Amino acid sequence: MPLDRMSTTESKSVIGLTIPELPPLPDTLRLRLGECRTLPSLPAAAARVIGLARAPEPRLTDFAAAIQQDPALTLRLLSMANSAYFSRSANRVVTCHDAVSRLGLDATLAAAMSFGLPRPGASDALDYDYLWQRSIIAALAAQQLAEQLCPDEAGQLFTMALIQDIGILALEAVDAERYSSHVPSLRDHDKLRETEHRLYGCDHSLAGAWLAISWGVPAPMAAGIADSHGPLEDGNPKRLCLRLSCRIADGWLAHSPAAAFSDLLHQLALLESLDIAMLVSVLEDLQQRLPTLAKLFEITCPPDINSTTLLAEAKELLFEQNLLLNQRLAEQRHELEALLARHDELDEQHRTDHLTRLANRPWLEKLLVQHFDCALMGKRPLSVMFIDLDHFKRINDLYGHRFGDEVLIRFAAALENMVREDDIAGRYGGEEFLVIMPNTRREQASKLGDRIRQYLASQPLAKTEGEPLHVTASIGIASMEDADFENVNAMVDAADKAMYGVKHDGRDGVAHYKHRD
Ligand SMILES: Nc1nc2c(ncn2[C@@H]2O[C@H](COP(=O)(O)OP(=O)(O)OP(=O)(O)O)[C@@H](O)[C@H]2O)c(=O)[nH]1
Repeated sequence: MPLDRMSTTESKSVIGLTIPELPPLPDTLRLRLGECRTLPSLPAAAARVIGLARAPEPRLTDFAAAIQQDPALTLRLLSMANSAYFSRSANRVVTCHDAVSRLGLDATLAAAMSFGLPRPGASDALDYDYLWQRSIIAALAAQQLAEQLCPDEAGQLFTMALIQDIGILALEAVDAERYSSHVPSLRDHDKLRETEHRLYGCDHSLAGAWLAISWGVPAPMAAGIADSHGPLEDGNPKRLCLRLSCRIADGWLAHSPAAAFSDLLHQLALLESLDIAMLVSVLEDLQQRLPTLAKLFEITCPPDINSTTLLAEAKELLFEQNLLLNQRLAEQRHELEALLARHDELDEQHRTDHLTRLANRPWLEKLLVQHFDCALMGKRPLSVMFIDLDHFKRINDLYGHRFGDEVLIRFAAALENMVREDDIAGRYGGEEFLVIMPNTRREQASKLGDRIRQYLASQPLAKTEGEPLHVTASIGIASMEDADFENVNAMVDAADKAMYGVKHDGRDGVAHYKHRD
């Protein structure tokens, strides 16, 4: 039957507006929506009904008068009012006024709006039957949830949930071929939204909100539609009811409802305002009411579900998932620990000399910079010792390089034992070693130098053909109080210089850096 529809120019002008409650549409989409001549539109009577609903105190008589101008809509409202869903008495209503009175303003509004939308079978490209099933499940679920969480909003939530996906119709009208070929499946709502974002820069919820505005739907209601895919969280019960309603619809119509609901239960576990018992009662109520509502909207009735069995299955799946998740978590923790250990190992390798296992030169230099800066700032003592084993070339030449390596390893171990806990001993290169001595003045540093000499004199570092091999060392020390060292390099050079002094004087000795002005 021909319907008197809202003109496209009307939608065009509204889509270009700025509404504070709504994010703007991406430019290209806004232009295309404005130019589109096939956007879903409303019967004029429905548009007037919406206009009346925006009045501060909408009157039943005005609603009835607006609807009466559209005989087809009037007939539909009468049949709705006389259906088992709304009729609690045997009395049949025959006037539009009585029908509106029985249905209530919200259901009247919902019926008027849905009347203008494409019916199942209107196109081959989109599965309208599925969309309608989803809409009525969401509408009923939103209403039932609201009865428990925010009863005053129940009627409005029914309407909002019913039309929350009209953006799909708008996008399909604007870009029919591309939309139907790119959109994977209406059943995978997350993927659908992802594809829409890629194609248009926003998803159908925003397009739907703007279409609703163009129909005259109040801005806060349109903003609710725009926001309907947000995360499930406590705080705003109206928002929660709407956001949850479409997920319930998705679960109901999913190929595997138990898996979909176990996923939903997982998300709901963090909410305080909802519990499983409430969800069971919402689903039970839905089960009862769906057949009548499907008949009223002239669509195939969504499949039956047994809510108690479904949720029990979903809980079991969730339990299994949790088990798997815990197992995966344990595996990941294991992997992480192995990675950390490997990291520590690499870090250790990075810092140590591979032959002697003492700190290597880069690490020594880094630590020395830190200690030097600390000593400077805190005016604290610091000494650095440079040790060069004497005639090491001779050892290599006489007994071989491998034997030389062994001597270096033994000296390093002895040195590590002789230094204090706070000192850092490292291999500077070849047969040269460096000791950083924080909080150490020259006299104390000298004592370590003497101890090293005495140790080397008393303990052979190796044996050659049964004979003990004694090694000597030339040791140079530089202390903070010896001079105003400009930087670390100047201090190491000073210790090196002192060590060369010992070499020059015949080796096997300890000397301090002497600053000459
Ligand atoms: N075995 C072994 N020898 C090394 C290593 N690094 C450096 N050398 C040797 O140490 C020797 C150092 O020789 P020189 O610099 O001439 O010094 P020196 O023979 O100790 O003589 P003075 O320092 O003057 O007492 C060289 O023969 C190097 O090959 C190492 O890792 N292992």
